[in-house]
Amino acid sequence: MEVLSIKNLHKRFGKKLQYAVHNASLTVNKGELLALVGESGSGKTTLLRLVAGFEEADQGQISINGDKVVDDNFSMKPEKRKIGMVFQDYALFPHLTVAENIKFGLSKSQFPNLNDRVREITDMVGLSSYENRYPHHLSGGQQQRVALARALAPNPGLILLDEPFSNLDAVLKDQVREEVRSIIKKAGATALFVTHDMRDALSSADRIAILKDGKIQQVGTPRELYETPKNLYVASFFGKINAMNATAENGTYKLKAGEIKGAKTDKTGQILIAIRPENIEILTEPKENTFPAKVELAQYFGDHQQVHADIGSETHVVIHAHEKILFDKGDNIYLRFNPNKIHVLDTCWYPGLVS
Ligand SMILES: Nc1ncnc2c1ncn2[C@@H]1O[C@H](COP(=O)(O)OP(=O)(O)OP(=O)(O)O)[C@@H](O)[C@H]1O
Repeated sequence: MEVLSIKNLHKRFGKKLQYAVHNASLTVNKGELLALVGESGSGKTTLLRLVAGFEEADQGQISINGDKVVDDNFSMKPEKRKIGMVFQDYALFPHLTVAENIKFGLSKSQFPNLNDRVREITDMVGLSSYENRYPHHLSGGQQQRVALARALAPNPGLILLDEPFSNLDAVLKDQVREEVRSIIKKAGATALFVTHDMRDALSSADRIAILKDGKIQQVGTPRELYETPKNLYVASFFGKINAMNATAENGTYKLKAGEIKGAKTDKTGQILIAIRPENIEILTEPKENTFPAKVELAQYFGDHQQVHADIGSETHVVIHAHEKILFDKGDNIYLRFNPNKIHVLDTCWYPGLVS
């Protein structure tokens, strides 16, 4: 069941020519955690604020639990949208205790016994023994849980989280990501969160929507986006990728530097292909379906060696080698591209292009 439905949403600020959000359509299903990711200025925050009602859309529709909250010439007030909000800086009231912070937005008509509801929710977020503490006596991770508890307490239809992990140090981040995810799941809540860090999205979200220039590029599970990215922007967002122009014909990709045979593809003609560094194997002897190459740079990272290699015809690739042998600049090697791990992309230019 759809909890959030966004259709053809547009937003432009002032007289700017460029849209902050451009024709965005997206659904979030009941119980799902969806992450909005993208580079700085891609429109993530604006999209979240449009859903919250802090910004007004120029065009398009938004529904929450079947209720229209935005339509042409109509915009429901934020406080009427039945949304819980977790802000980047948590926005806890410093002069109120944990229990008082959580009680703040609760109404007696919804919960006749407010203290019971506070206890239920502090229990759920694992803060029952901290009810009488003030926010400045809590760690960053605990403050985050209070903010989440306060947002969840009224049992809202949807939770919005703005950069929920950006105020935490790297060690705490891993733990808090897991906590936030499991609390939201335990509460049976539906959540939309913004992050610029793809690790947050990969580790916490059920699905991810990637934005660029206000447009949603692709929506999918972390695995779908990593393994079958539609374009180079999406592919590059999840780490290094080698992109090359090719011609496809009968399961063979013809590059300037040679041919990759055995691909299960029905593509033909000029295409853009991409392959992740871990899907290229390094051999020391020539074998069938390999490219001769020369090592240009080799960097040791403990669990793998990152090798930059020249395969001729002005084509350079990066490989993550897990072989026991360590390679050195100038070594002659042979590369085998796994034909089934090659992505065929839309031609979308992106500066992260490796070759
Ligand atoms: N209040 C505003 N007035 C004018 N332009 C704005 C306003 N808010 C956002 N923008 C513009 O809209 C575009 C999208 O901004 P937005 O903050 O949504 O991106 P973002 O992906 O959240 O970026 P970041 O990760 O840096 O927060 C940018 O070009 C930004 O300059």
